Amino acid sequence: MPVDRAVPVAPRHVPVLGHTVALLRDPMALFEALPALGPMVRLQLGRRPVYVVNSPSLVHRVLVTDADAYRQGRLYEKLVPITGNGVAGTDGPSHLAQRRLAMPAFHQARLNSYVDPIREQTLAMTRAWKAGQVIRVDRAMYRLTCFVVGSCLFGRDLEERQVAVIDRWMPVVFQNLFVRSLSPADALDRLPTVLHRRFARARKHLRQLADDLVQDHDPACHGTLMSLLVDARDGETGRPLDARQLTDEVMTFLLTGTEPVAVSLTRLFYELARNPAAEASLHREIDTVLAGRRVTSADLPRLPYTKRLVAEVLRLYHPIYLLMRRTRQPVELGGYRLPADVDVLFSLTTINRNPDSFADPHRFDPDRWLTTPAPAVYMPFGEGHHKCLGGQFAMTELMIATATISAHWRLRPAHGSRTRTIPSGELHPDGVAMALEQRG
Ligand code: HEM
Repeated sequence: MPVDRAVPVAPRHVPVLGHTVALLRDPMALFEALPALGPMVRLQLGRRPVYVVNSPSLVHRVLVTDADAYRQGRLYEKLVPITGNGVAGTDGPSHLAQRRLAMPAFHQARLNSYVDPIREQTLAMTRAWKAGQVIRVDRAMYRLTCFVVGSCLFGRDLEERQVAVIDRWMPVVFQNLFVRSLSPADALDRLPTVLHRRFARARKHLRQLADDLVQDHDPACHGTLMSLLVDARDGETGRPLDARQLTDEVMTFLLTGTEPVAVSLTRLFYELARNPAAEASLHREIDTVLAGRRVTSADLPRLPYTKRLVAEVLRLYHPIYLLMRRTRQPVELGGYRLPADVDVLFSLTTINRNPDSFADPHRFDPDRWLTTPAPAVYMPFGEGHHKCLGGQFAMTELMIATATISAHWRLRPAHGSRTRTIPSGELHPDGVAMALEQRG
């Protein structure tokens, strides 16, 4: 008798492929239907069971209380061709050492020093804008986050051609990641499909770029994430990180530092256009606090509405909608016994839309954060050993970019434009065409 016999199985599975078809067709519809079936639901990817955790307290157990019983799961295995042994995909003592190495780049004093470059990169983007022009906001925000990572974390201005490589190939990685993590068999990754051939090309171009960034690092530049990595020495042998490890780490930060912020900024401006009251509150705050001058790090605590707005975007449209772990050993979770070596999956997007945690959860309401103290269930940057290293950096970037853009611009959906959310490793708004209106 299988040990997981009692975990309810989600509907919409078909012979042989299980839930793969439903997941690839409309993942959000499937995930959003699962909490009604119970705190734990089983999906079948071919012959492989995957346990979806729907309750915030059980996610907390997986990530924090019982974290040692889990390791990174299939999602991260599928990232290995891109990020290799980088910090996001490792476990145990080496993972801890990799985190410690990068942490100084995200201390408060460093975060404050990132405010000016974030603002200046945002101004460089908006300087080229013209009233009435229609732009692809998703692509513009993607490029912005590339330039920000370049100047803040790598201490250099990325070249246009380098940003073009990230912009062209990173979305291919995320799309593939989604398909590969949910495919019924690993062997399918080796089929010569168009998707897989593009993944191989994305890998080649992106790793080459990360490698070039390491090679071109200016040794006179200190205090950046890049210099922390390049200057690191092993405590016992005195050896630096080898070239491959450096590329793995730089690749990891290129991947984690761009896409989720770009997706969140895109959502934020899309939601502002649909919520005039929220937009008016934001403009009022920015006009009062900044009164026409440029935003600085000292302004961050004076922009509480901007912060609530960002928090609400990350709640309702969390960019990373599926995360995974794998059991190291048999575990008990939510009253069920799971065997060793099975994948456990959870979606922060559906967790954040749980009506037990958030009243009227589908309503976009930044002011819910006025009366609702952030409950323990709200974990936009994860929890435990693998908690986001760049969480505060992301908050700073989202707030500074929002304030800088909104001080002078309002974005409106372009006439006849059709935005869709595409199945990708992230909840990915695609084709967001918006018209630029100058304010004031
Ligand atoms: C809105 C933006 C962001 C969101 C919502 C976000 C969210 C997350 C989450 C939920 C995790 C945990 C994944 C897990 O437990 O499996 C994570 C990990 C990570 N994030 Fe972020 N992140 C964001 C931006 C950033 C930025 C800007 C950086 C770097 C500059 C970054 C670097 C990382 C790294 C390196 C990890 C892996 C940490 C580890 O495994 O020890 N993230 N992020």
